[in-house]
Amino acid sequence: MIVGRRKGQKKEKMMKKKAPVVKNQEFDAEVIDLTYQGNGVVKVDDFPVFVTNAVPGEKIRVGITKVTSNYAFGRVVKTIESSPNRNHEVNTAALTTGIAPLAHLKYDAQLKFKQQQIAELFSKQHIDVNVAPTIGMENPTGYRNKAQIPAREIKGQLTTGFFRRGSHRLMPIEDFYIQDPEIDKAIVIIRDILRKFHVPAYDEIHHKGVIRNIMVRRGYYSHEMMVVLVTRSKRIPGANIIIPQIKEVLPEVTSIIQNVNQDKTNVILGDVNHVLWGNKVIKDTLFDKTFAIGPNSFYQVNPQTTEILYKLAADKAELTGNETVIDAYSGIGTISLTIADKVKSVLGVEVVPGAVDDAKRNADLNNVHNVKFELGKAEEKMVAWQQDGLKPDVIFVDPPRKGLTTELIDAASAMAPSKIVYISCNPATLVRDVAQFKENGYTIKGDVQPVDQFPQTTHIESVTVLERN
Ligand SMILES: C[S@@+](CC[C@H](N)C(=O)[O-])C[C@H]1O[C@@H](n2cnc3c(N)ncnc32)[C@H](O)[C@@H]1O
Repeated sequence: MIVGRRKGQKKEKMMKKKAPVVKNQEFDAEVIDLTYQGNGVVKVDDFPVFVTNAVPGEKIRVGITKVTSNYAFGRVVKTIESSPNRNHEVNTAALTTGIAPLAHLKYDAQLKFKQQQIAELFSKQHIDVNVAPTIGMENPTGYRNKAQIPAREIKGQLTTGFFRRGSHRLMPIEDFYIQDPEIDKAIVIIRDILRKFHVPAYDEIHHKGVIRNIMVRRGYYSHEMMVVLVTRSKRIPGANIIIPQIKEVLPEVTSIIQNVNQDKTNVILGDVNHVLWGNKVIKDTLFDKTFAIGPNSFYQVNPQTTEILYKLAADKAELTGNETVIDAYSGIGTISLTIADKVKSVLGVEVVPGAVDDAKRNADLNNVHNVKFELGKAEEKMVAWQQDGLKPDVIFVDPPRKGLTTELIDAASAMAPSKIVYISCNPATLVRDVAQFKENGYTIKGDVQPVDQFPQTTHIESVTVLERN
């Protein structure tokens, strides 16, 4: 018999677990694991402590920095025994900020960590699959073709840098380690011009000031540079003097844009752009195709590995030239256009209007006539296309980190393509979505292939092919 608790009856007091460590406590421990965020793990009676800049296998003196009821955070006070996987030439600013949270690991160990992470997630989901070794870069620094650098006032002057991990405290930085060094130089030059003309930086607390971020994008092959000044205000004081100075000192600049973002938000770009000088896009090349890229459009940040990634995805799709293809989350049309001459037709869907405009412009620019791009939410368009009776042979999906929706997966499966090529930037959502595709009658074909699009960071890109049973 189950007896309910009667009114007034005393609640049994929940026993609250007491953490076995306290703030500022120091002790020696061995690092036994690495979290997905790149922190070392040590345990005190099974209680986990996450330690920044700690490598598995190392013996360290830990200093506790924060304690919660289920876990604690710590820092390395002293390394007692180092790991052979430690990178001793680490750029400490890149570690202290969120720029490069894996930079303390040697590159080989980073690649293994990424492979193991995907394998572990599949295994937890009871999906039996082989994850191939991560394809890495020969020179895994200075690769990013885009910077979005916050500007804040420090000691009365506009300062650029990066926020310390988990905070909005700006750390002044000039060498961003993983960015194209030409972009780093441009950021310093623009910062100094803005300082010279006393343009105020954004004050996040009082929601005042002008310059929130400086975004720079540079074409890897074209060397065309776009400078975007993201402002809280509608006006940039002294713009008529500042803009000519920027283009004079930075000859690669072909586009200077003001992006207005008046919201109290962590989202960097607003919706309104004003071309202050030059073109509204820059151009760059992938394989033999030219791409126009606007300020709000997604473009892969690592142009060197992007070519590897796209080639791999196209090869794994085993295209014959006769396929009708859907490119869901098509961005500026990079995947659609790079596979266009290997298939009958491609239909892309993308939610950012500027990116769809760029994709259409890019099809014209490259004289590609068998692609079509539609504006909309992939999850809604796919359902509509399925209801209209569309029967693609292959579907490519390349979603943002949150992955696919169940509606999209069901609609994609109901269209019964022979293959679904899943390009993922988040293994956790990849694994979740693959489980649903399996329930819908698809199985993984061959290996899951990680490609290191983001060296020195914890982000992981991979290609998985699903085949209809
Ligand atoms: C990882 S990017 C891939 C873009 C492109 N395939 C490429 O490689 O350049 C994801 C894209 O999905 C778009 N996006 C985000 N949510 C979307 C949605 N619900 N429906 C359609 N597109 C979406 C983003 O704007 C972005 O362009």
